[in-house]
Amino acid sequence: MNKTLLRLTRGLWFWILAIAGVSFLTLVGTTALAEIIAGFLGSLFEPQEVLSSAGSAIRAALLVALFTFCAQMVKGLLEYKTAAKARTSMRRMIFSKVLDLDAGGIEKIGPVSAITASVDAVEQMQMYFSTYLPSLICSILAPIYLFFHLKNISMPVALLLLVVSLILLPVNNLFRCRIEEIRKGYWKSLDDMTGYYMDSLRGLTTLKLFDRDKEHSRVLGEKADVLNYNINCFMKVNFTSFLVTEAMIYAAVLFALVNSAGRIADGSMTIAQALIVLMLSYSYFSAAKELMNASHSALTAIAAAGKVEEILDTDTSRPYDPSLPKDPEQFAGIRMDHVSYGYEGRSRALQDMSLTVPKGKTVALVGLSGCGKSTTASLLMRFCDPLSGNIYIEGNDYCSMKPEELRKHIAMVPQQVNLFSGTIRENLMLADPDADDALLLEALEEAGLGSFIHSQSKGLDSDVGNAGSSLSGGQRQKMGIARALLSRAEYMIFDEATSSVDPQSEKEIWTTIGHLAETRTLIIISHRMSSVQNADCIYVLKDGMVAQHGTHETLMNEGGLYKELVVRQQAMEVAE
Ligand SMILES: Nc1ncnc2c1ncn2[C@@H]1O[C@H](COP(=O)(O)OP(=O)(O)OP(=O)(O)O)[C@@H](O)[C@H]1O
Repeated sequence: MNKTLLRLTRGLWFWILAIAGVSFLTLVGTTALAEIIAGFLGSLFEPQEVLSSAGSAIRAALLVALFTFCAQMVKGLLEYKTAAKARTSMRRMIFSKVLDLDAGGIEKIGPVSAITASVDAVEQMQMYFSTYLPSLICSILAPIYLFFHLKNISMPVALLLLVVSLILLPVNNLFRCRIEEIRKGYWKSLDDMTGYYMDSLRGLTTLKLFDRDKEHSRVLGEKADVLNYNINCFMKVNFTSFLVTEAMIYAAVLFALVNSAGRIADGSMTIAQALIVLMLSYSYFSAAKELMNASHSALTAIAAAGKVEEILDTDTSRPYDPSLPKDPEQFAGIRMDHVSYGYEGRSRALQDMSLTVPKGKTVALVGLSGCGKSTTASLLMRFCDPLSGNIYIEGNDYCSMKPEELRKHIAMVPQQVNLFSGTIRENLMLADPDADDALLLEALEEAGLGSFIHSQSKGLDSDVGNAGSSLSGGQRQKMGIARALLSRAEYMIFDEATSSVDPQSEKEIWTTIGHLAETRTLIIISHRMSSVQNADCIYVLKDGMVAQHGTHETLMNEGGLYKELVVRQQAMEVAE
C-alpha cells in the first residue's frame, strides 16, 4: 500500500472499523428483513397460517426496516466524518510540507503540482478511507456471514455464491491494474493542461501583445484532447470491467434460481426457503459491488496519493550541525570559501567561488546574464546549500545555523517583491509580528515611503489590493525594503531590486539604498553599472566564477570584462 495512505490510515482505523461495523449491521438487518418477508410470502401458500403470521411479520419487518434505516443514516454520518478527518489530516500534511520548502524545493515540485495535490488529490483520497477500506472489510465478512445463513438451505448455492463473490475481487483487481496505468496518464495530462492554462492566463497580456493567444489556445486544445483521450480509455476499461463482473454475478444468481426451482419441484425446498435464497443471493454481492465502485475511487486515490507522496517525500531537511568548525580566518562579515553549486541536471552554475563581504561595507555583484549572481544570492540566503565549499557569517559556518536563525542576520529584497492581499500593516508585520506603529512608520520612512503613507487616509490600514495591485511597482519594491528593514538584519541583499520600476522610482530606491549603506552591510546585484560604482568592492562574475574584483577605479584601470560592461552600458545610455 502507498506510504501516504498507510500513514493516514493509521490515524483513521477507529472510524474505518466503525463504518465497516455499521455496514455489517445493515447487512444483518437486510438479511433479517429478507427472512421475515420470505417467511410471510411463503405462508401465503398455506392459508391457515396467513392471518396469525401477518401481524407479527409486519411488526417485525417494520422494526427491522427502522433499524436498517438508522444504521444507514449512522453509516452516512460516519463516512462524512471520516472523509472530513482524512481531508483535514492530508491538507495539514501537505501544507506543512509545502511551507517547509525553500524556494528551490517549490521549484522542484512545481507550484501546479502543489495546488493539484492539495485540492484535487485530497478530494480523491478521502473516498479511500470513507468508502473503500470499510467496503473491503465488509466484502470479506458479508459473503461468509451469508454463507452460514444459506448453507442449511442449499449448500451448493451457498458455496457457489461464496466462491463467486470472493473471486470477483481478484478479477476486478486485474482491471484495476490497467486502470491504474491509465490514471497515471490522466494525472500527467491534467497537470500538463492545468500548468499550461495557468501560464497562459498569467501571461495573457503578453500573448495578446505578440498575437500569440490563438496559438496558445490551439496548444491548450491539443492538451485538452490528450486529457479527453485518457478519460475515454479509462471509461472503456471501466465499462468492460463492469460488464465482466455483472455477468459473473448474474450467472451465479441464475444458478441459484434454477437450483431452487428444481428443488421446489422435487419437494426438497419450500417456497419460503427458495425466496430466502433468491433475496440473499443478490445480497452476497452487494458488499463486493460497493467495493468495486469504491475501488475506482481507490485507484484514483492511490494515483493521487502517489502525487502527494512526491511532495511529502521532498527532502526539506537542511544540513545542520552546530558543532561545525568555525571560520579559520575569523572573518568579520560573510565569506564564501571555494563554493560550487549546480542545479539538478545542469552544469555548474557556480564554480569554486570565493568572495568576502566585510561587515559595514557595500559589495556589488555584476556580470552578464546567467553568470551566477542570483545563484550567489540564493546561497547567501540559504535557499540552497553549496555542493562543495563553505560559507561563513561572522566566523560561523552557515550549516551550523538553521536557515530561520541565519535569516535573522541576512535579508533580501528580490526583483519582484511579493505582497499579499491585506493592509500595509499586515504585509509589513510578516517581517516582525511584534512591531508597533512607530516601528512600522519608521521602516516605511527609511524605505522612502514616508510621504506616501502620510497621504493615505487609512495610513497603515490602507489596503494594498490583490497581490499589492493598488501599489505602483516602485512602491511595492519599497515595501520590500521596509520589510527587510523590519527584520533588523545586519546584512541586506538587493537582487536587481530596481529592474521592474520606472526611472523616477529607480532613482528614489537608489537614494534609499545609498542611505542604508551608511548603517548596514549591503550586497547589491545590479545590471546598471552606474549604480554600483560607489561600492567598496565589486565582484565581476563570469560563467559562475569570479573574473575580477576591486573598486570601480581599480577595475577601470585594470580593463577587462568590468570595463567592457561599463563602456557598453554608457554607449547604450547615450544611444537612448
Ligand atoms: N532554477 C534553475 N534551474 C536550473 N538552472 C538554473 C536555475 N536558475 C538558474 N539556473 C542556471 O544557473 C546559471 C546561473 O543563473 P543565475 O540566475 O544565477 O544568473 P544571473 O547572473 O543571476 O542571471 P540574470 O542576470 O539573468 O538574472 C544560469 O546558467 C541559469 O540558466
